[in-house]
Amino acid sequence: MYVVTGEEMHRIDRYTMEKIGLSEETLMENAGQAFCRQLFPTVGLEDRLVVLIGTGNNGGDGFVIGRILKEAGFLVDVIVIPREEKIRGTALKHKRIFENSGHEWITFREVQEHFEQLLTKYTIIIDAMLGTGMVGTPRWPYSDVIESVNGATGRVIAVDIPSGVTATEEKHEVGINADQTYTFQAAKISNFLYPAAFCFGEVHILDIGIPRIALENTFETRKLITDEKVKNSLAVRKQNAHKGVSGKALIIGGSIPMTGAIVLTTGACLRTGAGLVTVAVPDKILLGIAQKTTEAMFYPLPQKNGEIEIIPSHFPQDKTLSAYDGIAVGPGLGRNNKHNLYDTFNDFKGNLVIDADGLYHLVDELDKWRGGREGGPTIITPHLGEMARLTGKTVEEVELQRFRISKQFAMEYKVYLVLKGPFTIITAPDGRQWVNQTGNESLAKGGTGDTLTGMILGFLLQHEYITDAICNAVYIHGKTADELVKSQDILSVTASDIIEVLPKVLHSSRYQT
Ligand SMILES: NC(=O)C1=CN([C@@H]2O[C@H](COP(=O)(O)OP(=O)(O)OC[C@H]3O[C@@H](n4cnc5c(N)ncnc54)[C@H](OP(=O)(O)O)[C@@H]3O)[C@@H](O)[C@H]2O)[C@H](O)CC1
Ligand SMILES: [K+]
Repeated sequence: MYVVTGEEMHRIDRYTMEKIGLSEETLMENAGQAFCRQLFPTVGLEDRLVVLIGTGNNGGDGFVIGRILKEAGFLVDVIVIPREEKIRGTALKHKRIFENSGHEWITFREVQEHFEQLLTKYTIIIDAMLGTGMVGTPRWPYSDVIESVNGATGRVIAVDIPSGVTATEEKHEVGINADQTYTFQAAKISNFLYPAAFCFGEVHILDIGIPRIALENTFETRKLITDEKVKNSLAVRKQNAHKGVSGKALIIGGSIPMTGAIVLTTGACLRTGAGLVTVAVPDKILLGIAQKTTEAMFYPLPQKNGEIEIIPSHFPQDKTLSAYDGIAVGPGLGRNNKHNLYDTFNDFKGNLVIDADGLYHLVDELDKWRGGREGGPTIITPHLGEMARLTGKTVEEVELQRFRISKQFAMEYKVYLVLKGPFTIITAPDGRQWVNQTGNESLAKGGTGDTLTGMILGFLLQHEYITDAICNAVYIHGKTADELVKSQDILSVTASDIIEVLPKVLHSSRYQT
């Protein structure tokens, strides 16, 4: 499942038409047919339907949908919003097919005076006004129509994308608030960006017959993480494995005011397969943490200001960091002391995960990180606020352009970047991106990020491919929250609950049918 911008979708369409030879008329017919196949099981003969039609190909889809619904015997009105003569190209062809089939439509002008009143009679409103070709903000009369539809009581289904929302990372002012969006062939990027995401409602991605090669050949990959992908890529353990080959993790962090973070990271890391976990914390808090993490081993480190004084590159027993396969640094680390993360970890050959206060320290030495570290891969896991600090942008700017900003940063600093939030985005250093759809607002709580860090580290130790490990961790983490809210109030979920339910969710994800 791909995620595209409007411009990319047009490139894909062009490839399909010019290189493959499928015509736009066929694609439009397929789009209308696919839309109606999705709609039919949810609609009854008692429903009153209306299709609102615009000038472009989105409107063309509307004529196909109107025709199929009328042919099927449904009570459906078709209202053309712009002046009739503006309809052109393939949309005009399908308008003629609609008319030649003996069906009638009315103009918005005819009903403009009592439009809001008219809308009250429809139980289903199909929005085929503006699609991926809309530029800027909707002009009149669309602006008024959108407002009226948003005030109506009927179920609103958007064709491809809610009118008024662009398939870009631009801010939009006004858009249809759809109950459902039936989108064609690939998810549209704004579906994963707030506030636009609010407009989409429940989204169904419908196949309209565009061959896979057209998608693969025409844009840089941006994909959805699917149940299928996770199920097929979860790591398996060899029958003859032992703890020494199941991954040795080192987790560095913890401070007097924040003892819980590292406990959560450790718990999650153990629950996602780490063979041996060592926890490096300030000596003063070691005992308290040890009581909560039975299976871990410990390195007490000298403390200053209640935090680790300085992260050493030589650890007392194992001599060097190279005794570990993966390291996570940052949970509860604190910000009072200065740490040279780049110098400490540059040569480390395993996976290095930097989170939370680790990211705080990273900002001060970003110049050194440009181009990546020499020893091995680095994974960073910022939330919006941390990403804003890393890039010198505002939270609003990052939120609006989460894909573009992630990609720029990941490519420049050669890191795997996990931009957390609703629809977490994972970006590889080569710019490929994955979007996660699991999880819910119960995760908006302290400690859930620490849990994710532990899961990412745990999976990294098991997986051959870094992106699989990260995508699976993000997906399963979200899924735990989805599982928890089935029996627990959305306000009550805690990070500890996530660790508790994690084994069950991991098991069901592996064996889901
Ligand atoms: N994905 C596929 O393979 C297919 C998608 N289809 C559908 O086609 C649309 C995209 O079609 P397109 O014609 O490119 O775009 P629109 O339907 O959005 O219409 C663009 C026209 O709308 C007018 N416009 C542009 N901006 C505004 C604005 N701000 N306010 C008002 N009007 C605006 C403009 O027309 P004018 O006559 O006013 O100049 C644009 O030309 C896609 O979303 C799918 O639904 C196809 O069915 C084929 C397969
Ligand atoms: K639309």
